[in-house]
Amino acid sequence: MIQLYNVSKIYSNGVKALNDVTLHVRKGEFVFLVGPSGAGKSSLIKIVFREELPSRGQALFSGKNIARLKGREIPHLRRKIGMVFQDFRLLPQKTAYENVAFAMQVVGAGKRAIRNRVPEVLAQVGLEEKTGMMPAQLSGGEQQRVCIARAIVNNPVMIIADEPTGNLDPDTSWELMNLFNEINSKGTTIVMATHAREIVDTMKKRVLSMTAGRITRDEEGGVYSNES
Ligand SMILES: Nc1ncnc2c1ncn2[C@@H]1O[C@H](COP(=O)(O)OP(=O)(O)OP(=O)(O)O)[C@@H](O)[C@H]1O
Repeated sequence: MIQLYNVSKIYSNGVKALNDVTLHVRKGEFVFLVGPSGAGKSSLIKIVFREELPSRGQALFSGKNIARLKGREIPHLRRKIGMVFQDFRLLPQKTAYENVAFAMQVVGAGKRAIRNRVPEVLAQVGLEEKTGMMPAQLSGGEQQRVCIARAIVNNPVMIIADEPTGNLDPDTSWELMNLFNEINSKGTTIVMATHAREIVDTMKKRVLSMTAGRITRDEEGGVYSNES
């Protein structure tokens, strides 16, 4: 699904955020991306979502070279990937329902499809009672559930989450991880950058560890860190 070959990313200020990264993520996997701040996790995610281009090497998504996608193919790529961020990024003037519906409107879905699908995904994330609430009226965990609903509403093949539990307490974080696990068990590939050591150590998923722009460890059933 994701294939990176010798990818380096050097920003215009000369910072080398990725250094010769080669990596494959297969369909259906659940992968944690760990490493200290500045290791290059977000840069890697941005290359897959085509927010940044590699300076060297090749990045493929479903066999297609991401850097070579034509203008109209970029929205197609982004539709196949649902993004979830640490800081939620909900539209503050729209309700939970409208935030999720908006993600369908921008890809041209019809009114009837939206009316059918939005309540379904909001129920899937456990928010059927809160569909009319504004983001400011929701707890952090509930806001992140809206974000997950928004990320899955167009049936993406992959979810990329960049520190999705970074602003949440441990109990709420675990509730969300259970939700991600459920989504993954239905076949959606998940790549998650995180600093949540306990979650990574408990879930026993594949762990990719980055240090200074390189993949320094790639372990099935891995832990956050081998140092105690
Ligand atoms: N747009 C940019 N321009 C210049 N340098 C950048 C840019 N984005 C990131 N960097 C630098 O690239 C390096 C890697 O940053 P990146 O955000 O990918 O790390 P990260 O592992 O995601 O960190 P964190 O865990 O703090 O989110 C850092 O040194 C950062 O300062």
